[in-house]
Amino acid sequence: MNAMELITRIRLPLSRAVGTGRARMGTATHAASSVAGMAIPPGFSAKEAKLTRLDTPQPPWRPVPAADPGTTMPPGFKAQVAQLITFEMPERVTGSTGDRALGKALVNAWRRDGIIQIAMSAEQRRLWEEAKAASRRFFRKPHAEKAACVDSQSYSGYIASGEEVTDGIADYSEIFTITKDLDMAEPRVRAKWPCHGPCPWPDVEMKEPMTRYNESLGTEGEKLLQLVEFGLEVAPGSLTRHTRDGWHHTRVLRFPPRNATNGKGKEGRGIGSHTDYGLLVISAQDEVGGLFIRRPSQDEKFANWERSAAGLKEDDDGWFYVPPVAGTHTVILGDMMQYLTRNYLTATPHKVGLNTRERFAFAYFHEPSFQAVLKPLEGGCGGNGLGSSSSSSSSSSSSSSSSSSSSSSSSSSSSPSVSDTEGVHYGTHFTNMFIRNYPDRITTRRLMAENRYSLLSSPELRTMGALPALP
Ligand SMILES: O=C(O)CCC(=O)C(=O)O
Ligand SMILES: [Fe+2]
Repeated sequence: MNAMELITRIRLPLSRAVGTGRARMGTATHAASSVAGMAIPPGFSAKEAKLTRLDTPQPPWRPVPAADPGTTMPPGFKAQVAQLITFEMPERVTGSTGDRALGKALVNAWRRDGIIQIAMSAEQRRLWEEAKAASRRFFRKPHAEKAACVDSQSYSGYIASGEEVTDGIADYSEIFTITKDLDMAEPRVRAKWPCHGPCPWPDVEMKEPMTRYNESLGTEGEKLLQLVEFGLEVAPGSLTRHTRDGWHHTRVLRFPPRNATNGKGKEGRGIGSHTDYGLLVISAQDEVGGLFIRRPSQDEKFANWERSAAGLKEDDDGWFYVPPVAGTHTVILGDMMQYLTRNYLTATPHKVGLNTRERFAFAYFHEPSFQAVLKPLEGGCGGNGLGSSSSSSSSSSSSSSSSSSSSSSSSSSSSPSVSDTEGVHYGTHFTNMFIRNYPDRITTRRLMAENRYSLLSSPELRTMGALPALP
């Protein structure tokens, strides 16, 4: 290796760490200068940037007094403010030295902070702006028009403020959910598979920008999983083999200002504390602010696929506010990433507070196939293993599905198990979560009335790529 190659190798990961998120009103900090093609935050030389940004564990948090006028933190919340590194994603993941270093840096950042920030590409910035405009247009429609966007087979469509329930309490978020858009002739829809059906789009002005943005995030999700495989030192494909025809879905969100709610929920609470279900959640938020997360902690072990993590620690200390940084996505981890990695990477508990202004956000969930049955990864991290499946992931109790679906009426004696010695069935976990969050929705009522839930234990619903045999 010559000197130039050596320098390039050392520097490569650096090119992916740009700027820092600051907790100032809606300011983007992308005033990074460029050294030999690398974006370096102002005030850092290449060397300093490497040492400071990636190699030296630095607390990325800054404590602020509750009423710091400089932050966008919603009133009434006590939290420290996150200042996150912004990673820059490669156009393609090839397995280069830089990709491997980036994968390690991402995994380390998640293990330390529970959340990472990645720079949007110019194209993604455009797609997010379009999606945001479509979202504003949709949520401004009269209630009756929005409420008509419901489907009885899929959970896609409109969720009014106060309709979603987290830990038994109404959320104030107003949502348009987008799950895999399958028409009525599709075999899985004809076979009445739980949660499978069309997306009740209000119009093409909503459908097209949302679909374009989702597709772009799908590509981003796959790249991130490939990088995580390098970071964990597991075989390429260990994660991405589960996402063929992944059950990716999206929540387009609007939060009312805290003084203009319908009184169905808890004052100031947008969404209660929870973890999300799958592998990755890639999110964008406008400049208003409202997201809080908890960092991974030895003392806090959640295993949401076995016992609901909803509402946990909601009013405790130890939350971190994630201020909006324009031009970035944040990425947190879901339950299935935790299960697959035996708690080496843990699902990130988060919640949303209402601010003084309405807030728009977009959460894209990069998921395994609905039919995937997941098993913890073997090996990893240079042969040291990923950790123990201690508290939760190894306990293959058959009581799990009834506890996951807690408040719902799903737990009959014939309930399909979400986890057993075979692993965790993602489709059952997803269905349990949606039944629990939307106990009164037409989709839940139909699922129960038609006994669709019991299909979740059938072999075809637990075999990736299998299609139903139709008459
Ligand atoms: O509003 C946000 O930033 C996050 C929303 C969220 O947690 C969710 O939709 O599950
Ligand atoms: Fe969430």
